[in-house]
Amino acid sequence: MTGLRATSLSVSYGDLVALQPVDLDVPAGRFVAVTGPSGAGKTSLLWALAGALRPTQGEVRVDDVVIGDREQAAALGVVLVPQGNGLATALTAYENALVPLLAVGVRPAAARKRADDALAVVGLEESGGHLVEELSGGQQQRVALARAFAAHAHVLLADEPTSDLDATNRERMIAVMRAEADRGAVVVMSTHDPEAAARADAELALDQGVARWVPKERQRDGSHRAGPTHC
Ligand SMILES: Nc1ncnc2c1ncn2[C@@H]1O[C@H](COP(=O)(O)OP(=O)(O)OP(=O)(O)O)[C@@H](O)[C@H]1O
Repeated sequence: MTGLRATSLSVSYGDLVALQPVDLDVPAGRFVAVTGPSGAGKTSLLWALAGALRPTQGEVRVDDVVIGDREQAAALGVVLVPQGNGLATALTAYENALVPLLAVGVRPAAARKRADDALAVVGLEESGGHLVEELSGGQQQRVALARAFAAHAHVLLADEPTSDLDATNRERMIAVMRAEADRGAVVVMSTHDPEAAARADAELALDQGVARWVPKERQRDGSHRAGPTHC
């Protein structure tokens, strides 16, 4: 199977069960929204899928390879855009997109083009020379997405990537995530925004750590019911 698969994946912090065991099967080319109120377990799920958090139970596979840790997941093309962006504030927007590519051995000319293209795609081609701390919160969020788009992810996991954006930029970022899925990536985005979630192929709703697929036709009225483990 090509894509992302989680089997009986659960996350606990001590006695607190943040994510009840969940099965997921997201094929390459799909764009999934993970929704739910604050504290529902969205970040815990994304971090576990990214190999950044050791699950309490279960496993994650990328193209049938079991993920052991974040380094291995990254080597398989699993890119995480964390909440709060995770940008290097001492670097410019352009350097934030460029440096990770150079670090994994992309040739400098190709890396520069990918960084330029990614900043253009998020509408920040004029801001590449600015230090991250000189940018607004929304612009920083777009730089974090540009860095992920430049990486040409196999699996793109974005934790509330549009929370600081106006409607125009939200639409633009969602269109780029859709394009990432269309070129064959698995895209998983957590969001509080029902309009953003409605643009995905499928919605996985979390409530107190319990995950349910939301039938596509029900997404707009916000109602949930148990659904399949795949999308
Ligand atoms: N490092 C941690 N240690 C202990 N508890 C944690 C930790 N991280 C998260 N939690 C708890 O796990 C639960 C799920 O948190 P999580 O961050 O996954 O939710 P979320 O849906 O992403 O929330 P938000 O929308 O506010 O980001 C919450 O009850 C939270 O307090």
